[in-house]
Amino acid sequence: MTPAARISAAIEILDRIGTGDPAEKALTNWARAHRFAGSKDRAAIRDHVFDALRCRGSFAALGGGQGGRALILGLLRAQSCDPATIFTGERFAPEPLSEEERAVLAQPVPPDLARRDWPDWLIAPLSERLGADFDTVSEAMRARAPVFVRVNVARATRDAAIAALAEDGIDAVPHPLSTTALQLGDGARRIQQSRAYQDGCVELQDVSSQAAVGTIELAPGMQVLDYCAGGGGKSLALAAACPDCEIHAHDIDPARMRDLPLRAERAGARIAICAPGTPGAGYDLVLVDAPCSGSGTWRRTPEAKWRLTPERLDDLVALQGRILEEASALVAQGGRLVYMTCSLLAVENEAQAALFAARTGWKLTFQRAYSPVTGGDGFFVAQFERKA
Ligand SMILES: C[S@@+](CC[C@H](N)C(=O)[O-])C[C@H]1O[C@@H](n2cnc3c(N)ncnc32)[C@H](O)[C@@H]1O
Repeated sequence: MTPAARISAAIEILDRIGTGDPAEKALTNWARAHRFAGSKDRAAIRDHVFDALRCRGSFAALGGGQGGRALILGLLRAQSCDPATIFTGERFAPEPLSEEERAVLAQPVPPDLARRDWPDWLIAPLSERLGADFDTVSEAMRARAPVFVRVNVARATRDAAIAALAEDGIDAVPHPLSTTALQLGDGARRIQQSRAYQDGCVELQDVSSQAAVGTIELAPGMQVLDYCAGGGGKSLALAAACPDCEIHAHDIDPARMRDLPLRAERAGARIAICAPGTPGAGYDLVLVDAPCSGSGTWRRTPEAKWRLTPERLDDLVALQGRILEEASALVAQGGRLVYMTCSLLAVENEAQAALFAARTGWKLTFQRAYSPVTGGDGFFVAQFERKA
């Protein structure tokens, strides 16, 4: 496909998303209906679509509207690419620019572009929480997220993993935020086909998430419950950090843990899967990786940014409080409770942790927040012990 044909495809897909289709579904449906498109075409189209969703507010301002065509005009303008060279109307290229579009493109660049890429109602809470980092984080959240893997230290050293990835043409360098993290460069898109991945030497996991797991002290023999295990990213990281801990994974929705046995086998990890609603009790450590806004990961899932509403956020905050209480009842005397989110919002993080400590017999002993300023996603970890 020509660059212009890929742009036409991205416009069509963005229009589908604009009518309410989830991005992944719109991309898959487009690929099914256009089997001639190769993997490089699909990857390029996907990048255009996700770039446009990530910067929907600023591209709409630059391109003059929320439709696929306007968003792509905004994208091209942001990249200093003359849209007239793409919008030619030639075979498979988008129709030539209208007078109206030309007039929009001739206007001066609107101010505060990065701010427009947050939902309006979140600008105040985010700028309050992030303070001096707000502008840096806002800018970082408009770009594609870096790809990180966690070296499965139970299987390989960091140097051995770097060498194994290099054999498959994937560049990887250590990241200072976590001793287990590698940031991938060229070849990152092939990670799941690489031998290092298939042999369980590396797992995809954001560096902030790895760093947060790294703050948890573990000891052989400990009984650990990952209460909201989902796909099992934290269970796997805990098992790699302490192979002699007993890791139990639980989720209210067992379908979310479907791939965990396979992932655990690949990693050589022992993880016991609990049936929903029967997580057991008396654990030395219970981890709550809570359902949240996901605002720290919006670079990866940009459409979620525009779907979050104040009401949905309130519901999530209430749910997090309830889950913390449920999970705290499963901790043995003298044990610890750990709370995590991939959120940038105080209401889900510091405020949630403080509220939980204030209304229960638990003491907040540690908390740390991460943001793209340190390279990874927005993330938060808090640890609690029972008050004496
Ligand atoms: C942020 S995701 C977990 C991600 C996962 N820990 C990982 O590392 O891949 C939150 C999970 O909490 C689960 N969940 C929601 N409500 C729950 C509840 N009341 N009890 C247990 N799990 C719950 C969801 O099904 C979802 O899988």
